Amino acid sequence: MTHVTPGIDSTPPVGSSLGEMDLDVTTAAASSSAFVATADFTLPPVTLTPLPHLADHLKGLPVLPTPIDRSPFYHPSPGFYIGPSDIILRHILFDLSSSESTPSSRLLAYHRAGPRRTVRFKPSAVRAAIVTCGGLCPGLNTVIRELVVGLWEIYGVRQIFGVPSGYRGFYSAKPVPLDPKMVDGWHKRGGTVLTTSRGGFDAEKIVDGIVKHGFDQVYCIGGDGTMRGAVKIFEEIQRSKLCVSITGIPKTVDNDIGIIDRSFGFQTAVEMAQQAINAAHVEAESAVNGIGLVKLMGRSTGHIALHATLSSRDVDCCLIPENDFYLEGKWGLFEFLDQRLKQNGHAVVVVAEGAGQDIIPRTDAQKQEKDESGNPVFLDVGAWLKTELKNWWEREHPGELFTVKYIDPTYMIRAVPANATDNLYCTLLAHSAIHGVMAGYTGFVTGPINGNYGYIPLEEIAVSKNLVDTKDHKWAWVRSVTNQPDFLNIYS
Ligand SMILES: Nc1ncnc2c1ncn2[C@@H]1O[C@H](COP(=O)(O)OP(=O)(O)OP(=O)(O)O)[C@@H](O)[C@H]1O
Ligand SMILES: O=P(O)(O)OC[C@H]1O[C@](O)(CO)[C@@H](O)[C@@H]1O
Ligand SMILES: [Mg+2]
Repeated sequence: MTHVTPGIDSTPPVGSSLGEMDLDVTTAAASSSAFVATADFTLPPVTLTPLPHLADHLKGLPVLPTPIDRSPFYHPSPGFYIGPSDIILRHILFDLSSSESTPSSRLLAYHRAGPRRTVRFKPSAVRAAIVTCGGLCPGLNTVIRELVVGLWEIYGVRQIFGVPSGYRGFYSAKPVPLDPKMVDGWHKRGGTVLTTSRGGFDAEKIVDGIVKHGFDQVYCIGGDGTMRGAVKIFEEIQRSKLCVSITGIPKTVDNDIGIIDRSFGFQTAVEMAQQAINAAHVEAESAVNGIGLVKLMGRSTGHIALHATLSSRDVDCCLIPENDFYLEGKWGLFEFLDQRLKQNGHAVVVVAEGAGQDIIPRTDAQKQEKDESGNPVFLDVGAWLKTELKNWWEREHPGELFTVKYIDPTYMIRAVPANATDNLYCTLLAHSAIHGVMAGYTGFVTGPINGNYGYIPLEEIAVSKNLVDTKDHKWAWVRSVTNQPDFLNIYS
């Protein structure tokens, strides 16, 4: 353990493993705080999460000055380089009056992302591989572009390859050489020019492919499954003591990866969803007893549905996988929509694709269905809901006019180029990943934590989940905007 005081550089000797550190942080309570008006309080010590480094299993790795210092165009200002004592706290909100929410033992921290003074790769010898896996997400091509341009321009790397068809491409496809000219306009294109796939994961074959092609830097862009795969590749690389640094760049339109603030492409998807909600609203408003029903992506999380609902304000009810709902009875969906139709003449329902899966009748075969990566295959909750709504209306209001317009913009919200905010985010992610890899870190993921970019061990990301917390303020906000039932089923 190394004890350092924040602000004082206590850089461990170069080449040593950058392991766990203790940082003691004591601070005074803000005088504006009503609860602790004048009292001092002490925050617990900080534990810095260790980050794997190539030097952990490869002795004698060279320590080279960063090529950034030799750039004729850019002269780093003091404080530009990030040192091993630069950290980001995982949690930043505490209730000092509650022993439960005030961390009693230690505060968790991560290394900050960014350029280091020294690198562990000779740029002219680097052979970098970039792969995209899993479903599409706005910004994939931007990340690829910025990895290529960043490696080329910032560090002078010249051998950069795209691996086609996802993980299987490492052992079944020919890598494609990439350069800045080739990728120049890619950030304006949806999808992934490299192509992607699900399934086909075989750690041994993939590592053999990495060795065969002489790759020493591997950039894996993908979602939770991709990160779990990257952990296995990382373990295999470590077992074989290869000089290969592997990093993950979390991609998921569902925003279901934990620890990081959000994943790239998510904001673009939320923005695209507005068009579908607007159309559903217009259709519903223009009908007699009209219901506009929109199904949005979200396999196990309702983040897109939730954010699209909050941004739109035209939504009467938002259904997400994290919050079970029911149709009939007191405070059920039908009763609620009946009231809304009486009040407003129309209603808009947004449903995440993973919502209600437990109440849709299905055969045993359907229960077993999985995609190539092992993800469960869902039934179409939107189509089912549309039928159920029609049956309910015919039962309860026979002969009265009623319309359900079902809009399923599934692939339209993810098969688009990233918006400006996501493009900027993708650029920062790509550059952060490059800086970490060039510095010799491996088995890590880069992402924003409380607004600043950090490096998180792949193992941690792979098991992390980001579900909508139906007990927090954001979900309470949805309920205050829509006034929808909580579906707790405690009223009968
Ligand atoms: N537990 C796992 N171990 C090893 N490889 C995995 C694992 N889970 C998934 N993979 C592999 O990772 C790749 C991508 O996985 P998946 O299709 O689940 O997409 P994802 O990365 O989760 O992205 P998204 O779900 O956002 O589209 C596939 O090649 C899959 O075989
Ligand atoms: O049809 P595909 O390409 O398998 O992807 C569908 C899934 O991918 C995601 O977009 C991301 O995981 C999910 O929301 C959706 O269930
Ligand atoms: Mg996934």
